Amino acid sequence: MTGIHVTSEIGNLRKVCVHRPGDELLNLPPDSLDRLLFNDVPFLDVAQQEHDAFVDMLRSQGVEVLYLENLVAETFDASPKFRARFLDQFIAEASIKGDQMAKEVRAYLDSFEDNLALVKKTMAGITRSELDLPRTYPYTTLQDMVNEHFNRDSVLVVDPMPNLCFIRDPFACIGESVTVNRMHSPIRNRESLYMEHLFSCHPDFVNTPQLLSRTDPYSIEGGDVLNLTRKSLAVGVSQRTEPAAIDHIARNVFWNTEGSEIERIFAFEIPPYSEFTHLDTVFTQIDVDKYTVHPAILGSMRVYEMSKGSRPGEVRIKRHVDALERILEYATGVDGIKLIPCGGQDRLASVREQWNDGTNTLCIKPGTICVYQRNKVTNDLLYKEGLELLVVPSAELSRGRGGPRCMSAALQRADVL
Ligand SMILES: NC(=[NH2+])NCCC[C@H](N)C(=O)O
Repeated sequence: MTGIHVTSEIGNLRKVCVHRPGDELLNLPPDSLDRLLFNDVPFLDVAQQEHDAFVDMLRSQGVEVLYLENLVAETFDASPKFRARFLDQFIAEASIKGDQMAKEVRAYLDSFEDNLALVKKTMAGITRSELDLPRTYPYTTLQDMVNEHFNRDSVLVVDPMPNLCFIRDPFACIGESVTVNRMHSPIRNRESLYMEHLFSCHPDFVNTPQLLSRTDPYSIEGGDVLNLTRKSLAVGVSQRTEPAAIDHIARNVFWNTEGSEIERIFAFEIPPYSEFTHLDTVFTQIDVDKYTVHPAILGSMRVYEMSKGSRPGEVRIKRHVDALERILEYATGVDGIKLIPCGGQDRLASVREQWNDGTNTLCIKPGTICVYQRNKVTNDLLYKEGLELLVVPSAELSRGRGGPRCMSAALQRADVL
């Protein structure tokens, strides 16, 4: 089955898209980690083994797993035009300093015969030593001249995309539609180029309705989008997602998308600090009536309920201030919602395991969730609450500050509520 179908966070997971971490994790200068939004320099071999274990676990649960890099390479194999168009845009957005340098990078990428290797190269970043630079140029720009004389030690010519394995963020699936996201920071925004490309030319995705595209002028990231039920959607108003992006989605969902079942969108305000990057670092759903939660968010929250207005194009907005469980009960129609705090009552365990994405779980089916092995206190609690745990290794994967949910983009799930 092709296409997108996601109306919940918990219905039997049928199809996901992932990205296996690649050489981008070798192109991480420690002094650029802040800029690259990555927190450490993982050991690539082990990160790959762990990622393979994650994929094996998904497959053992009957989930079809697609690799982003393969999908993009398939489009290049199908048409040299698609390859050329992607590379044009890739170069335009790669922040390469100097026209001549951009031409060198383009020539280098054009020289790849194998399309999969090419796609992986665009993700990995390019260092100066990979390019066969002539000794002197007929310089046409000052920038190229400065590159030659002063930038010899600036190793990266094109930045890597180390966060691409957190594939949840560059796009989001909502019902049968998607958002292809303008991401908050320019450093991550290049990631959604791949999705823009797939949704414009891969035969399995080309007909998907888009609620928002990366040319829209406000940022949003998929970690902020949670499909609560067929009729209710939750979106975080966060460091990464601007309220105007949610206005845009609401207008499209309520007025311009045929067959959309969503009647209410709940915009959850979360603090704009890096500790709360996305809604899915704050809570994730693990069963019909259970959620894991970052304890720092307990207490009352401000949530805006958006619904279709009566005049054409109008969206109605109502504000709620209440405890998270009450709001979730109201939004999903499920009573007796239970929140399971990351790390339980132990404050130190809680901050430690929150740092390692103890709240960012991936639900495979109601009550069965994938968790990182290292979050032992939280996992123990979840086990005692009756959850079935699919535990995956996480020594290296966790170093970029993303968990099982953000490492997967659910493309198809069974309906639940
Ligand atoms: N959906 C998520 N929780 N994504 C986490 C992404 C972490 C990544 N290092 C970033 O800052 O963007």
